[in-house]
This record gives sequence, structure tokens and C-alpha cells, in this order.
Amino acid sequence: MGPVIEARELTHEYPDGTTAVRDVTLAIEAGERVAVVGANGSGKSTLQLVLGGLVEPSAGTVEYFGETTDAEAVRDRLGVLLQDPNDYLFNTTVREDLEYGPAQLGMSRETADRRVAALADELGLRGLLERPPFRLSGGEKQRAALASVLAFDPDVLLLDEPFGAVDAHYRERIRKLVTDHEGTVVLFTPSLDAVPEVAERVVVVGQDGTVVADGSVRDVLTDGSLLTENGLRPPATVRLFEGILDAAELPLTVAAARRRLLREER
Ligand SMILES: Nc1ncnc2c1ncn2[C@@H]1O[C@H](COP(=O)(O)OP(=O)(O)OP(=O)(O)O)[C@@H](O)[C@H]1O
Repeated sequence: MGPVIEARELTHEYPDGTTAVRDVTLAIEAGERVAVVGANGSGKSTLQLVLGGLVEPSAGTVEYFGETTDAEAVRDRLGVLLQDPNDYLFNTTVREDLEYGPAQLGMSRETADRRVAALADELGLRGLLERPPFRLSGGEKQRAALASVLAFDPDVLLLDEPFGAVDAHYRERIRKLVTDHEGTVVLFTPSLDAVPEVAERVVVVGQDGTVVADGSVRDVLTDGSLLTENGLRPPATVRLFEGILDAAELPLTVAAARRRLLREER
């Protein structure tokens, strides 16, 4: 199938001279679930803007679906969720915000209604649809913003911290929506705890805006020194068993850690 997003030698410098993304070459294959991780200020959000075609890089190119470097030509196939949910909530009601993307992209009314209703149920927004979006809580806004991106059924999701302000119940719902997505998912996050539940590949961005590692979730998340050098730390379950188990055996999730402990008890 080939890459859905192929970035070549991307660099982005802001007008004040800050280089946020530096010489990034990265291919995201169709159907992959990738986490882009890095400390605060490492350039994840800027990379997301450039990969999502919302910001023109200072240098380098991004090719979409092996077809085009014009993001506008494939806008209906890219679902970009930025960090601030307010970027998605600008209509009179939450319902209008959720219907906006599908309408813009010419989805039939019937399909749009069905998708919006299903997402509203899934993300606990049903009772909030007629409310003005500015009267939502932080977590509700985040759920509504995600719903507005999923509503138009994009092939590729580029999600900045979709779990940020969300409680445990909806975190699980969002995890399921993301892992059930029949397409490609790129998650941008400074926190590694949710990564093993969502991604299979991890790209680490260093403080200088370069890609410093790109590998399987296990290889990257059990490499304590790589993570520490880049302002990150391994998930809690890895830290718990570090030095006790071999890297290949370190549990990446709470469920895996529990299985491991129960096995020891027998
Ligand atoms: N509009 C801007 N103008 C100038 N510099 C900027 C701008 N936006 C971001 N930066 C700088 O670019 C660098 C990368 O920022 P970016 O927001 O991409 O990082 P991030 O990895 O997403 O951080 P966080 O984890 O805090 O969200 C930082 O040094 C930041 O201060």
C-alpha cells in the first residue's frame, strides 16, 4: 500500500528563528499506529502542523498517499486534532460543530447524522449537543473536538494528546475508538503511559527537533537511557520491573504487569 504520509528532510523554523522541527525524514505506512513522543518544546505540535499540511515547512516536503504534496487536495482524508479543543468548537451548538466537517466535505446528510449520533453516544455528548460549546467542561470540550474530527471519517488521524483532560471512563472509550479506527493513527504525546495501549511504533523527537529514535513500542519504551536523555521516562510498569526482568519481558501495560505477577504467585 505504501506510505500515507512521507516526510522528507523537513525543517520548520518560526519567524523568530526558533527551529522547532529539524531535518525529519519519516514515512507513516497505511494502517500503522504510531506515537510521536518528545519532551515539552521538542517540536511535536509543529511536526503535527506540518505533517497535517496546516503549516508550510521552511524546507523539505510531505507527500500524501503517494499521490500529492498538496495537503488541500487530500484534506478530507486527514483528521488533524490539535492541542486546543477551542480550535474545533466555534459554532452555536455542539451539534453544529460535529456536523461542520461532514457538511464541508460533502458527506450525505444521512451518513453525517448517523456518524454524529454514534460518536455522540460513544463520547458521552448526546445530552450536550444543543449546548453552546463554550459551556462545556475541559474534558467535554476535548471529547467534542475529537468527535468533530472523527465525524468526517478521515483515513489518517493525527491526534495531539487526545487523552489530556479526559477521565478514566472516556479515556478507555477514546482508546477503543482510536485502536478500532480502520486507517492510520499518529498520536503526539509527551507522556508514555498510554502509548503501549494505542501504538505499535514509537518515534522519539529530541530537544533539537530531530528524530532520535524510531522503533517498536517495546524497543523504545524499555530503553531507559534513550528516554531519560530526551526528557521522557518509561511507563510506570517498565520502571517497576526494571532490573528485575529482562528488557524483552518488561510489561508495558498494567494488564501485562498483572499477568506477570499472577504467574509469579503460582
Ligand atoms: N509560533 C511560534 N513561534 C516561535 N516559536 C514557537 C512557536 N510555536 C512553538 N514554538 C517553539 O518551537 C518549539 C517546539 O514547540 P512545539 O509546540 O512544537 O513543541 P511540543 O513538542 O509540541 O511541546 P509540548 O509538549 O509542550 O506541546 C519550542 O521551542 C516552542 O517554544
